[in-house]
Amino acid sequence: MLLERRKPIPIGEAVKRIMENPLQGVTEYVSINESYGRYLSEDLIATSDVPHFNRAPYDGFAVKSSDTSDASPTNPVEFEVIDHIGAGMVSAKVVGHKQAVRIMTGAMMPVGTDAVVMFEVAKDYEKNGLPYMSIKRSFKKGDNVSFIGEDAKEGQILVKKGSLINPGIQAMLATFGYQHVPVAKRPRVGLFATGTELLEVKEELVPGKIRNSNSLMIAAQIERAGGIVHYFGKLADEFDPCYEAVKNALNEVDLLITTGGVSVGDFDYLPAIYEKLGAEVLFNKVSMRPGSVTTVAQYNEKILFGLSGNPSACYVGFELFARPIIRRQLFSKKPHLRKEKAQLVVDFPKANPFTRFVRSETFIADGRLKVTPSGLDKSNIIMSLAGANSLMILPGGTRGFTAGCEVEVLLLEDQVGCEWPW
Ligand SMILES: Nc1nc2c(c(=O)[nH]1)N[C@H]1C(S)=C(S)[C@@H](COP(=O)(O)OP(=O)(O)OC[C@H]3O[C@@H](n4cnc5c(N)ncnc54)[C@H](O)[C@@H]3O)O[C@H]1N2
Ligand code: MOO
Ligand SMILES: [Mg+2]
Repeated sequence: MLLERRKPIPIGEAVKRIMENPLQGVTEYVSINESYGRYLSEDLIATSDVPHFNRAPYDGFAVKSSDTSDASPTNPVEFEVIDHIGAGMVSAKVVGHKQAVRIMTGAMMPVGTDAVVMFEVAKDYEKNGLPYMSIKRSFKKGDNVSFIGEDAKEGQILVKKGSLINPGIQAMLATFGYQHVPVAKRPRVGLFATGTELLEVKEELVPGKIRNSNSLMIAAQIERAGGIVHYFGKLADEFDPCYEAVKNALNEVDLLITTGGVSVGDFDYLPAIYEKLGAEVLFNKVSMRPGSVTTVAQYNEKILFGLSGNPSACYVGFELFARPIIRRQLFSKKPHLRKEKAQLVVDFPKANPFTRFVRSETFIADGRLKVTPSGLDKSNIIMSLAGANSLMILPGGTRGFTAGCEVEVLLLEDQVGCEWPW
């Protein structure tokens, strides 16, 4: 039997082919109570000035500053206190010469006042049963006043679409009255694990079989990327049931991920399934390690990601190829993993002709970014994934890398992203 020869393409070219797919984000409205952790599908615009009235930032007395100009330690100036208001109350009085209003933080400045005297610098007392206060220093117009629009001006674009809604954005949305928030509809990502060797998590180990760990791993990666997981279950390595399952699943999702069965083995059926479906294979070999066998196909604008069964290869394949298209559907302008430079802290002697993505721990020490592999660098390894917050990019070549050299890293937990990393 003649083995099909696969032609590896560069990683940048592979990503480009996927990103040519027209899939775009769709807006849905959710209650503000459910918007935390979602992605804005429109720019967040200030619907009013904040604050929308001049207000006191301290507890004290609202005065007209010109009445205070003669006040000094030797010449206290006295004010009649004509009203008393807390936040949420509006004084009906017009404040006249040498008059003041007792005012609490957050209350609207009464008509005729333009400065606030904090309690700490005033002396208050009663005369003939009426409240008075005196001060021994002068105040300028605007002293201790929180002005209209000092926080935001009506019409300002405050947060760009595609941003992850964090607690601060939640506060803004509430401030501007967004009871219903336009967010990106989460893409539904279908997922199958293939492999006759796969056991359920609850099953006991038996010779030749292993527990299906990729499903749980990718499900978490889909969620981290911002998608919704639609897990269709695991499939044995048998052509007909796999073909039917994949075909039917495509009616329910736009993105379909499979793990395993994508290489050249006798029971690796994904290539034949794509062929029978009539799907257009975008690539079936990438010059990268791990994940060189990653195969991506397109069928009716739906994308089929044939990720490797080897856990580390599967993990890397997801982050490089599936994450960006999910993020684009979340309106991100920077859908790829953020790339930074870091200093390698250990030797990495193993040379490889393909670009390597080494599961790594990137950390800050002595004020700079440093990186070290988080475990064994083989594509069948699971344990190196736990400590990986980044993928170190080691370009292909004939030499290894030494401690102290500068390398590029892709940050897995970052929310900022990158426009185009290669
Ligand atoms: N003659 C060749 N053999 C292989 C090549 C090659 O080019 N020529 N490529 C190797 C590379 S590179 C990789 S990576 C693997 C890819 O294999 P498949 O994607 O076809 O995946 P499987 O054969 O189904 O499984 C591979 C490996 O992963 C384990 N696995 C599968 N699914 C899971 C899961 N859900 N959870 C945990 N582990 C899983 C499986 O038991 C196998 O050990 O092919 C090489 N071979
Ligand atoms: O390239 Mo295989 O995909 O991990 O080693
Ligand atoms: Mg295989």
